[in-house]
Amino acid sequence: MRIPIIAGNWKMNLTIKQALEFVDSIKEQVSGTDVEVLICAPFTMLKDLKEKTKGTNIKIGAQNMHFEESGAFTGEVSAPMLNEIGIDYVIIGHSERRQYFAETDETCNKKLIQAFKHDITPILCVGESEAEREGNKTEEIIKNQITKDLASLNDSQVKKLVIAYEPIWAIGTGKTATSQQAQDTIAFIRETVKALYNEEVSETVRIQYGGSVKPANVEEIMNMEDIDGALVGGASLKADDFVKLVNF
Ligand SMILES: O=C[C@H](O)COP(=O)(O)O
Repeated sequence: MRIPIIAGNWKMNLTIKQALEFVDSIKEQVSGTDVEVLICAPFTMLKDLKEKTKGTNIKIGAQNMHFEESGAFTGEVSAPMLNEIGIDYVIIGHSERRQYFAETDETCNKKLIQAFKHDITPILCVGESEAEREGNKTEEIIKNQITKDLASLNDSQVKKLVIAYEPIWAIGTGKTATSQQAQDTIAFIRETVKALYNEEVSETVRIQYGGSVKPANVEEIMNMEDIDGALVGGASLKADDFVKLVNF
């Protein structure tokens, strides 16, 4: 059985003080849930958040990392650095990184390999633009991303992987994919994983939906057969909303 995962992606928001207050205000209220609870925060606050969430069911993730162990990569953070502070998850290939920071399928693939090497669970983001959806290119784009990003990963790695389907046109726009659109594309991702690996792998990998998820639509999305959670931006910054999302 796949355990759903509700993850907040705080993006470039909040100070350490605000982040710690946030955790204080939600930790009791999210403690009774059956879903996995994750907050992906900016690098500066990861260590403090790890300490703050000790003994709770809240896991902490990063939003990016480099694919090399160490070296002359000014401004970057490595997997061993994240591992050293006990980081559980890392988002790889978010569309904002692909769009603004020249992330490619090739770098995503290297990052996935590196994350697994250091026992950090990657959340791989894939998704199509509005023009691609309108041009009926969604499945072609997604299949291409999944095939390239997962290259050389083995069955047991892909079983541990989390994939987030995030249609770019639904991110931060208030335009949510309908639950049926999200279900259809996520079922297609599962089919793609099955074709690349096998049924056991495709039935084990967790696939989230992301894009304008909020308390008002989370239950409908989570009730879809193939959807195993949500990757939430805006609504994850409001403590009350995050609590509602986790307890949908
Ligand atoms: O990683 C989260 C996604 O980019 C969704 O962001 P959003 O919930 O603000 O639309």
